[in-house]
Amino acid sequence: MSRIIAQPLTAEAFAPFGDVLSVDGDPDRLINQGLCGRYHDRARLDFGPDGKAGISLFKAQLRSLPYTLDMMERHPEGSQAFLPMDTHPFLVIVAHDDGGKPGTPKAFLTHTGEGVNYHRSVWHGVLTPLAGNGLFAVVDRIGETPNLEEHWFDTPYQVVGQAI
Ligand SMILES: NC(=O)N[C@@H](O)C(=O)O
Ligand code: NI
Repeated sequence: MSRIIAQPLTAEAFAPFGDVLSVDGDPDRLINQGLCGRYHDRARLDFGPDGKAGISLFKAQLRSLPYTLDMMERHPEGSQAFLPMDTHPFLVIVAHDDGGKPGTPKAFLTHTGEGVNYHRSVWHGVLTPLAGNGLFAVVDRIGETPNLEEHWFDTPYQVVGQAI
């Protein structure tokens, strides 16, 4: 199995694939009499002409590293954001498109309290919590179509947390 080493998530490294939701740095504005920092409009949401925005809750089973990546998926009609409802990091796996299938996957570990927003049609692994309660708010497209394309690898990848 080919091995992928998960790297700490950064907005720069993730930019080709989506947005990182983080309270790193100063807020864009202070609100509520200065008692709350607003990190304003930090994700490019996209639900297409026929969809609408939805908020769902996902309760996912915890996984562990090393993690066997045998499938990636994408949503051709909209973006998908995962916002953890606890403070534990989770595993984020993305890939560029390579002729209609995922290229070599890249794996990231989020920092405490970070979320991600996958842009439309970006290949990603399914929600993969590694600790905590596995509870996430998910903002994505609600519509009549499946909006889901899956690719199963002939040979799975092994995602590890560090060089071993
Ligand atoms: N299919 C679904 O709702 N979840 C996946 O899209 C996922 O990214 O976890
Ligand atoms: Ni998805």
